[in-house]
Amino acid sequence: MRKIIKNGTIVTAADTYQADLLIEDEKIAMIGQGFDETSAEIVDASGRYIFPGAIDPHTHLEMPFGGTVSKDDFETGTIAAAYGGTTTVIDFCLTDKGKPLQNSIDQWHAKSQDKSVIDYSFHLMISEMNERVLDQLPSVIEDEGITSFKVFMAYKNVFQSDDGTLFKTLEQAKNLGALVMVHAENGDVIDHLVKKALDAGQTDPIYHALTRPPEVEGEATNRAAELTGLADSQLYVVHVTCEQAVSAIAAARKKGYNVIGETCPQYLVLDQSYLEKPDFEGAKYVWSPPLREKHHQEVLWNALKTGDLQTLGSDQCSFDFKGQKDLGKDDFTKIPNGGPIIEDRVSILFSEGVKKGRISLNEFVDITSTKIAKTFGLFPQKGTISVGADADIVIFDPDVERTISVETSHMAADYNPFEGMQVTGQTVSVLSRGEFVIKDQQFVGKIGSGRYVKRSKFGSPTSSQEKLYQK
Ligand SMILES: NC(=O)NCCC(=O)O
Ligand SMILES: [Zn+2]
Ligand SMILES: [Zn+2]
Repeated sequence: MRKIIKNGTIVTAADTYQADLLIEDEKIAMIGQGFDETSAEIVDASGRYIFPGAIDPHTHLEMPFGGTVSKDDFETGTIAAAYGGTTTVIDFCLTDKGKPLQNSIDQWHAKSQDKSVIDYSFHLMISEMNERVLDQLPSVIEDEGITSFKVFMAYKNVFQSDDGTLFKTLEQAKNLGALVMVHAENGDVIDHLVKKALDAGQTDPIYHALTRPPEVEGEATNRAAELTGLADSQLYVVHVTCEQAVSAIAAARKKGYNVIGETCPQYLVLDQSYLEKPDFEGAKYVWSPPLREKHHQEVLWNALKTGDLQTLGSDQCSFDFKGQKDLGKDDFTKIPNGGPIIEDRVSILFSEGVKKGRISLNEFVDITSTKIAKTFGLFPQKGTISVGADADIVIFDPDVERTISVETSHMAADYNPFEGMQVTGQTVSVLSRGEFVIKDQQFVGKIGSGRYVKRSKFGSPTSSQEKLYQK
């Protein structure tokens, strides 16, 4: 059915203006005024902002990790994402050394296709780079539309790759038109510091942070950036947390290297002291890289403002406190790493960023949607409000004051790391390709209605919008 969203203020990465939106056949058909209202559903957005649907470039839904599986799957995770104003997620597909990449991709399709309520895509983990893997990459890119590869520089004996693998991946990505993503921490040094801590009987959650100091993130970020310059390739550094890593990215960008940085809301508003909460509550805040001392937060905010960091991901990887986080009750290395963030990512950036004057409204849209769409080959189908784009729309009330709580969250985990935080602004309604998923703060979507999105190559304009969807 045609829909007309009236009287709202449209906000894109470039402009803020009053206009109505006509939605037809999943797309934004017209932007203007005075549309024929016959047989159209009229949606009044007076006093509200209309944003392009936010895109979360960093999720781990139903991911096996740390001896368990992350709690939110593609159903609960994408419902929560939609409540928070996100209309597309890009999830990390894990791979196994020596096994066909397509097996892993098929596994990820199987767990998402009948569950996701919003559109979704995958990044692919690279754990080895050899002739066998090389032979498979063209089909990963051309057939699956997966144009971003993830290399872990940490999690020794689990996901960690060596520098040779990273460098070869950077070389191949340049040839193939893919973007290399890195989890940048020095896994070997962390492994050594962890062993020393355990030998000294230091088993509490805070030692998770103390054995992964900012220097190991800064060093790995610098190493990855230099290897990118050497390969003349392209790099996206996920979950940047600290001054050392921001400096490495800024220096690389100054040299003209194609290096992009992402941070996450948890690093902008929470700090290392949370890991010292009594009764093992610090485990709720164990993720990698860890929360930092407070002074790093202003560095991250400033980098979002200056453009040394370009995007905000959630790094959603939720675990229950009871039954999952407590696997590490006697040993912090056994606490599953990650937290429930997907629902609050956009609100926190709006409230702490726009409302507190740290970033502009247009920068907020750029950081949560447009820049992500451009970086990951989704633009202009997604990431903006323009004629012909998918009608992925967020209707947002900028004035509502509320308190974040697990009681009102839609994520599956049994706690919310932002519990008690006051925020201003609330997603009211969300449309995915023209259909309401959230209407007046109620879920009205259909389980499995989200579509897998094939993405275009790094740096190339989208040639055909239709091509992006799976047949
Ligand atoms: N970040 C985290 O602790 N868990 C998810 C996996 C990763 O991104 O490293
Ligand atoms: Zn990571
Ligand atoms: Zn992650």
